[in-house]
Amino acid sequence: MKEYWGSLASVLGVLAFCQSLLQVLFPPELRFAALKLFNRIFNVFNSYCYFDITEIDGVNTNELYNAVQLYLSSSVSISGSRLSLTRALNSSAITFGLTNNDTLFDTFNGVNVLWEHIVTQRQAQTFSWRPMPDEKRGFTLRIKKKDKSLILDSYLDYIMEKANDIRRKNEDRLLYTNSRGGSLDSRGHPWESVPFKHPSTFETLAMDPAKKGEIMEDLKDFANGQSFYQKTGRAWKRGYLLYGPPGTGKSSMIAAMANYLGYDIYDLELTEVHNNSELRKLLMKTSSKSIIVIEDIDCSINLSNRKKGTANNSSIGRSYCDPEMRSGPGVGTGDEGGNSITLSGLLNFTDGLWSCCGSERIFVFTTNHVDKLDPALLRSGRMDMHVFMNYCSFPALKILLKNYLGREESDLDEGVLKELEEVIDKAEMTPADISELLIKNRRNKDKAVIELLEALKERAERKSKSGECVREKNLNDVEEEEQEKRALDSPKEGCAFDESCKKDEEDEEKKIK
Ligand SMILES: Nc1ncnc2c1ncn2[C@@H]1O[C@H](COP(=O)(O)OP(=O)(O)OP(=O)(O)O)[C@@H](O)[C@H]1O
Ligand SMILES: [Mg+2]
Repeated sequence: MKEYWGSLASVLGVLAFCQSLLQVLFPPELRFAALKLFNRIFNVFNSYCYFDITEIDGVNTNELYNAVQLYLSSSVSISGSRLSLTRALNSSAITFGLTNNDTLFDTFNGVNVLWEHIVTQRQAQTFSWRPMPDEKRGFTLRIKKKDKSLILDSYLDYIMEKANDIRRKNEDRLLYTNSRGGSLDSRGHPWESVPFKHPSTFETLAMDPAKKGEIMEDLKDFANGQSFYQKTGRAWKRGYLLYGPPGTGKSSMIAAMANYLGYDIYDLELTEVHNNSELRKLLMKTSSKSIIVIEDIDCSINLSNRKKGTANNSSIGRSYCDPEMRSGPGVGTGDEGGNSITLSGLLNFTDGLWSCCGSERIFVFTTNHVDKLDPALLRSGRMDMHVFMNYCSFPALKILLKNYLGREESDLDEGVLKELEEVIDKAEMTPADISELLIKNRRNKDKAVIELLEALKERAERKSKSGECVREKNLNDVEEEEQEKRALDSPKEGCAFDESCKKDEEDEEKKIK
């Protein structure tokens, strides 16, 4: 053993001696040139090329580093025994990554590449306004020289895209609102956000399964349709109009859409937007893969009215649906002096050139009164899908019974089921009303079903009675109208009327004279 240490010491001594001899014999310039030459020769014979992706590029964080880290964390073939675990802010998932000098093979388009994570200690800190981390971290990508041009660009694009997907999947959805009324936050952002935790999904949504399936298909096609939209020269966006009585699930449907696609929601409060240019700015600050929602579009905005209202208060209370208002000078031309929001501004927002800044966005408008909407908003190509959210139907009821009481169709008494089916359409009850009833009695499931049936029957009866009254009233009205018409059309009576009018006029003229 002693001999071994002795010989090692002598070898090291010889090496140190050679090094100092080289330093004496060759000046630094010569050594540097020799090293350069050696590197060149090495590169000529080396069949690989290397790319360094450092964590910090100058003073900025390198987005590509984070993307590579996230992308590699999704790889199942990490062989290292030590992995780093991270959980980002707003995230409900944990990601893992490579630790120091760990390596990982990856394959892209049939080409093998090697990733190495390199961590070194940062040398003595130079002065910087921004504190630098103690460690210098980076990835080195090794690719065969012949494959370099084949994959480099597309591979890096692929990594960025994949990382964004993982980030979106890991992060909770965000719900944005512009309720600050146009003021900006410290970063100049007009939107405020909170984590979006709405539990509504397409499974919990009570509606006709065929219609639901159609909407889900449409959303999937949209999300996967980048190349289709590019090929057809259309902006990558889609418009949904959800209409129907209150409590039929319009807002729940929006939440289900966001959860299904993993998109954020921008809840646009139009009453807080002062003019068209503000609307445009809000649009520009929305991210792609998002749903932009305007709820109760018929009530949330009095388009040209707002402009007229400032000049003449008598017009307050009239909506943009009023044809007179629509054809007014302020509508349809664009900014209109820049101090009001107009129908054309809104249409530009959803449909015009500005709507394409960013991509992959869904616009959803909701209303309880589709008949009040301007035809310009409804014309084809503007709102691609018109979805009528109706009162609870029998298939929708079955979904509610399953979700709230855990009762499948087969668990229910056949007679009760039949009665429910007969009465549900006549009762015209909303899913919101039905779910309230089911929640109230959810501990006693049989009682819940019986009470629901009774409530539906009672309601159906009331509806049919009120329907009869309305029908009777309508008949009376029609009869009265016809009588009036007959009275007006009758020549004799008409003459008498004309004569008496003439007489009155003559008397009036005499008085004046
Ligand atoms: N189709 C549905 N499926 C499941 N739950 C529903 C449905 N419709 C309504 N609900 C229940 O009723 C509540 C109210 O529904 P929601 O807010 O979605 O109705 P809405 O159509 O948006 O009403 P409004 O027109 O008043 O905005 C929801 O929280 C949900 O629990
Ligand atoms: Mg709603």
